Amino acid sequence: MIRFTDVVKEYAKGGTALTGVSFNVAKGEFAFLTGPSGSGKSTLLKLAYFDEWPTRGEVETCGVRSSAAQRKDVPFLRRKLGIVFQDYRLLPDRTAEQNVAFALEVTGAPQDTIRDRAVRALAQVGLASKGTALPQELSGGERQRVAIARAVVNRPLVLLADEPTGNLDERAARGVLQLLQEINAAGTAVLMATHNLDLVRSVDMRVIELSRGAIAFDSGDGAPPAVERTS
Ligand SMILES: Nc1ncnc2c1ncn2[C@@H]1O[C@H](COP(=O)(O)OP(=O)(O)OP(=O)(O)O)[C@@H](O)[C@H]1O
Repeated sequence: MIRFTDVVKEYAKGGTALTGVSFNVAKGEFAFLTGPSGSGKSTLLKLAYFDEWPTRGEVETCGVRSSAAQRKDVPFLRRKLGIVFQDYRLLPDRTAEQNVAFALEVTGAPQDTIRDRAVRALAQVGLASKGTALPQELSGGERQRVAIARAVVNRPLVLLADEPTGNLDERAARGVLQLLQEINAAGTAVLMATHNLDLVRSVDMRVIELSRGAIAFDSGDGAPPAVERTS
């Protein structure tokens, strides 16, 4: 579902963010992406959803290859992907239900199915009673659940999450992780960047650890993750 082959990313102003990264996240797999600040986690995710292009090497996500894809192909790819960010990125003047519905409207889903699908997606994330709430009327954990509902309402093959629990307390963070695991169990591959090593240790999932733009450990590759070795 996500394949990086010898990926190097150099920013015009910022030097080398990734120095030669190779890994593969298979269909239906769950993997954490860890590493210190500046190690390249967000860059890796941006490459995976084609917000950035590799300087060298190849990225393939949901069958779309960086060597073949152009900017105009990105909206097509994004329909197969869900993306969740630390700061939720909800539309502030729309209700929870309208935020989720918007993701369906932009893909041209049949109008008569949109409301029903948005309502079901909100129920799936435990927010059936909050459909008419505006983002400002929701807690951080609830906002992130709306963002997750929006990301999965199109039934994506892959869900990319960049620090989805970064603004949440421990309890809300655990709830979000559990939700992402449920989504994964239903067949969506999940790649989740996080600083929260307690959260990573709380479940037995693959860990890909970046250090200075390179993969330091990949527990899916037979090596023990550093978070286990140092605990
Ligand atoms: N748009 C950009 N232009 C120039 N340099 C950038 C850009 N984005 C990131 N970088 C640089 O690339 C490196 C990796 O940054 P990145 O944001 O991917 O790390 P990160 O692991 O996600 O960090 P954090 O955990 O703090 O979010 C850093 O040195 C950063 O300064």
